[in-house]
Amino acid sequence: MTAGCGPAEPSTLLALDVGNTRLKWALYDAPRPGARLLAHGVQFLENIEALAEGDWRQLRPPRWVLGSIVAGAGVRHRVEEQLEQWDAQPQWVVPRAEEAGVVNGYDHPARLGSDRWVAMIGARQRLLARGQHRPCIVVMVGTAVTVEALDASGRFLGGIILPGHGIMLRALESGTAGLHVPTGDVRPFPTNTSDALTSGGTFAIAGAVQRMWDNLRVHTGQVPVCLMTGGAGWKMAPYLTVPFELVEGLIFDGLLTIAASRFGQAAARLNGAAPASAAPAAPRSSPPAQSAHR
Ligand SMILES: Nc1ncnc2c1ncn2[C@@H]1O[C@H](COP(=O)(O)OP(=O)(O)O)[C@@H](O)[C@H]1O
Ligand SMILES: CC(C)(COP(=O)(O)O)[C@@H](O)C(=O)NCCC(=O)O
Ligand SMILES: [K+]
Repeated sequence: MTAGCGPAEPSTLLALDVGNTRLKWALYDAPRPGARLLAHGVQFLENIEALAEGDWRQLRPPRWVLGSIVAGAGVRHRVEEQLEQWDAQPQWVVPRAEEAGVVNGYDHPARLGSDRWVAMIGARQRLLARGQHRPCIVVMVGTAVTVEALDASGRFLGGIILPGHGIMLRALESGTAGLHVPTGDVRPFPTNTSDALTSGGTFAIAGAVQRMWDNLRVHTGQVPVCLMTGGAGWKMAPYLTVPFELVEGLIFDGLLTIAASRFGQAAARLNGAAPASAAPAAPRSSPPAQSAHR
């Protein structure tokens, strides 16, 4: 429950994470870290049109809509159509040079994927809430895989993008004659084509994470924290070779942090309470089943 708020809670936030495969959404009772999760869900991009008449039909109307989107303008337009039933104008995060304690080291800050930016803000928020001032690797396993490096001061030094499991397999299938085989198992020494492909993709990702973790440890002279998130994060969990934590809703943590600075003052006025602060709070707000099917 939210403490210190008036009886009505008009300050609901609908947070959106639109990737290249799925739209993830979460409704919170307030725009701040630690807000109460009221409802959440997942929809494959091809089924976006089902949202307004489906999952969102009975939803309490959000006061604000804040999202990250890396799918194209066409998808954004389709999402915005589903949001038209409510007054709230959706705001889409565009990576800045600096936000919520994270400094963006990208050559062109706005060209960084907004999901990567928001996940780093979520990671930073999480570390600060625990008083951990350490370098951090953020791994996101979705359609693509990204591995970001942040130093202990919150500076994003840079990161890598590689294909996700599905794209790797499809690339191999389409570029060869003899690799049309069912999914296999991850084995240390694969002895059939299916296992060789499945293990190859998994080790490619695990190896990339190890390499970035090494790069950051050498660069900073400190042992990095590694946070992993994304729909297929659980598939990688058994195979990472560095110490890590699987965190379901890093993007939602980041969106709540950004929402606190954008809407916190207004929310406090609506609730007649002290202004919500963007200061670190215990991260209690992640949707629990983000990786579940639909
Ligand atoms: N329950 C699941 N079982 C198998 N694979 C899954 C599952 N959930 C997600 N994935 C994989 O994760 C990816 C989607 O994760 P997600 O984080 O939603 O990606 P994006 O943000 O790029 O849309 C897909 O490529 C899919 O292969
Ligand atoms: C790298 C991504 C494709 C990852 O997308 P996702 O797997 O989350 O769907 C996305 O963050 C993106 O389009 N980035 C823009 C380019 C960049 O970050 O440099
Ligand atoms: K994503």
